[in-house]
Amino acid sequence: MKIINTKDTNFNEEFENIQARAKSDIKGVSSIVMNIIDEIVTDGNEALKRHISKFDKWEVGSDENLLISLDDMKKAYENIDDNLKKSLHMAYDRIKAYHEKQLPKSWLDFEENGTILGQKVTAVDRAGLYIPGGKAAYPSSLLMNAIPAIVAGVKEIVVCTPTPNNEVNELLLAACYLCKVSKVYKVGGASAIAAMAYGTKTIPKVDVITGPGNIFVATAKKLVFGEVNIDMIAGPSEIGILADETAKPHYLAIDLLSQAEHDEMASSIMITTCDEVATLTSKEVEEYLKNLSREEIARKSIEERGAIIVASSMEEAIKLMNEIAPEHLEVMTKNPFELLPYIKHAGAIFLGENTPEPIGDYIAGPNHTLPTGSTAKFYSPLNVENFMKKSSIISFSKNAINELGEACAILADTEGLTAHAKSVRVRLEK
Ligand SMILES: NC(=O)c1ccc[n+]([C@@H]2O[C@H](COP(=O)([O-])OP(=O)(O)OC[C@H]3O[C@@H](n4cnc5c(N)ncnc54)[C@H](O)[C@@H]3O)[C@@H](O)[C@H]2O)c1
Ligand SMILES: N[C@H](CO)Cc1c[nH]c[nH+]1
Ligand SMILES: [Zn+2]
Repeated sequence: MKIINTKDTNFNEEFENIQARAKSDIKGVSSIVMNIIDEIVTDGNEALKRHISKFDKWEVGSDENLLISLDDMKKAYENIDDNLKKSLHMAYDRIKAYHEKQLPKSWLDFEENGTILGQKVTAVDRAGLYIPGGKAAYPSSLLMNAIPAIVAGVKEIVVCTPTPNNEVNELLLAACYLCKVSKVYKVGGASAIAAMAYGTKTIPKVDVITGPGNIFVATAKKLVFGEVNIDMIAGPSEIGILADETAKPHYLAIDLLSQAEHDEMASSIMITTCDEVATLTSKEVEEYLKNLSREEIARKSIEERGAIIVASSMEEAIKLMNEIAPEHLEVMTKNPFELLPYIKHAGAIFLGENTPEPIGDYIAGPNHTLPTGSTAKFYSPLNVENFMKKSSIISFSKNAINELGEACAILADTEGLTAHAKSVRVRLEK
């Protein structure tokens, strides 16, 4: 794995390249995705079928074959073995408990003059979850997307997921059954995002699309934003690690690979203050790579988008990491909590050597759908509020309008909006 030092003369250039790669080049992808969206808008189900044939390699035939039946979901749930069912339920319960703490409340405030102000929180009617499935199926992502929607009170949850070669992941179906998903469609990529944004004969238009996916999915979500709401840009996975001389190189190496194995476009970057930790970690990465089931994907990701940076101080390391703003950040230092106040930008922060990133992918409780490509600078993890919106509540008594009305009308006059001013003044007592 490539090691670079902040003292190298070409460091700034190298660092810019690292950042650019982590942001994933969407230039080449945007035009492809725009064409896919156009086709879905124009041709609906027929375009979906063409894309499935091209990318997922199966022939759909009639429209109803796009849909997985509730009966299949039920059977899948009933047939999973007991240990797996136990793990699924444990994850479900922990994720639910965490997200219940996020529920925003409606509220009303009563002022003395008779003004009542407040906020009403309402769930969206229909949510569309994208669950990736190109290179691997992600039942865990189903839990992470469906549970906050359930907690928010969304009545209709639909799922789109690709089924390469028409092979459906049974645990994903079992998870859909557990989460009472209304409909599951065997559609993936940008086509699925376009179908949920605009609707087709079979797939309903939704109010919000959430969920992670590859570069095509992430770009499509960006392009349909406004037609529907989206949660964030959750593209190819990323890990950043801050490590000092106390960190264990074999932990660091396997944690870097944990995200590299997701996608050739995943990015794994460690910044350490210790030369020796850097060298040993790089060697451990090579060793672990040989035994991975997805060696080819992980190797490409590490070679093209991985890096170990040796910094002169932890202060410098944190500054660089805040620039990268990784999806996941592991802090593998002697006193990780001491660094927490200085960490500004990361989707999820994992503190201490017993907190590997994958514990957050499956069972800890917080959401694993997280902002990527430096968007952790302004996006938050997927949460209950992504499935809700707020309405303001305003009610004035006679007293209240008498007290505040003239000030309001004066402001309206200065904007030249006489109907606004009059609408208030006609209610004022002379
Ligand atoms: N950020 C997160 O929270 C998070 C969570 C889980 C997974 N992930 C990421 O999700 C991604 C999953 O990717 P995946 O590929 O396995 O599955 P995916 O479901 O995201 O994508 C598969 C679909 O991509 C489309 N596609 C593939 N090649 C294409 C091409 N050349 N042109 C147009 N469309 C094409 C096809 O429609 C295919 O069905 C990975 O990058 C993984 O790192 C991210
Ligand atoms: N690490 C991924 C988010 O980037 C989520 C995931 C699901 N399964 C395994 N990992
Ligand atoms: Zn993962």
